[in-house]
Amino acid sequence: MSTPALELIGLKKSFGKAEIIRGIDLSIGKAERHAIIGPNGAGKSTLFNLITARFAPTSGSVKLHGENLAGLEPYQINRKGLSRSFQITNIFANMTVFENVRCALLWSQGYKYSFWNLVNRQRELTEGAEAILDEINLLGRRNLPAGTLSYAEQRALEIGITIAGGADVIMLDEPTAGMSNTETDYIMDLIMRVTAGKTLVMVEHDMGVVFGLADRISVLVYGEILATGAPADVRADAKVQEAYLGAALEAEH
Ligand SMILES: Nc1ncnc2c1ncn2[C@@H]1O[C@H](COP(=O)(O)OP(=O)(O)OP(=O)(O)O)[C@@H](O)[C@H]1O
Repeated sequence: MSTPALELIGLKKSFGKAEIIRGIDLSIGKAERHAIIGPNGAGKSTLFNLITARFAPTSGSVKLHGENLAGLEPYQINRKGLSRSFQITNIFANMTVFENVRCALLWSQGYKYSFWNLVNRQRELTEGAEAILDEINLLGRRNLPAGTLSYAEQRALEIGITIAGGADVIMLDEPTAGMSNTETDYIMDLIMRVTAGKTLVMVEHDMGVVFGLADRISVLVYGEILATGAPADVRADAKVQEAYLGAALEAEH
């Protein structure tokens, strides 16, 4: 079997005496779209922050393409090919849409402080930023201050920023939160396109998005994975129905 894109091994996290992540083992394959779902407070954001090294685990480990990430800083993990979005919009409102993407490209390539690299790479950066803007349907908005975009467009821009460095593992935290049905469809389509051939790990509350996008789903309840599997299997799982999905699916209608 080929090395998984992401592997969580015996992962635990406590805050003080409270054990929030209580021993998670999970393998996510290359090019798999994986959704993490579960009730409020189950530990989804904490798990996300453990994978991306914003939090250090209390015990256990995270491997990216077989490499243990222990001790690495978030930016180092980013350069190894894992990129995440944030629940809170993470764009520079006064900079143009184009500059936001260009900045993300620069940052991801580590040219931040090198003047000569900047000079030599101008064209490459401009073309790279334009290609991303095209992918996220924002080429026509390139010269607008990012803060003037609609909410859904800002979330699309954020996805553009997340994919800018060419990472092959993309983590999205509630990408459709607060959106109308039309906006949700728009972002779902965009996610499908920009993550084609990449590994996607997504925390999402909207069951339409989860069941529409994911190849596999993990249900997190009280810091543990209750079930992992294909959408149809997870949907049919009696434990999942009881603990979460029955209520979550009802809430959709
Ligand atoms: N830095 C922290 N310090 C102490 N407790 C924390 C910290 N971060 C999260 N928690 C606690 O961990 C538990 C899980 O929180 P988390 O945000 O990971 O859940 P979640 O599944 O993402 O919830 P939601 O769906 O509401 O976003 C909660 O009880 C929360 O209060």
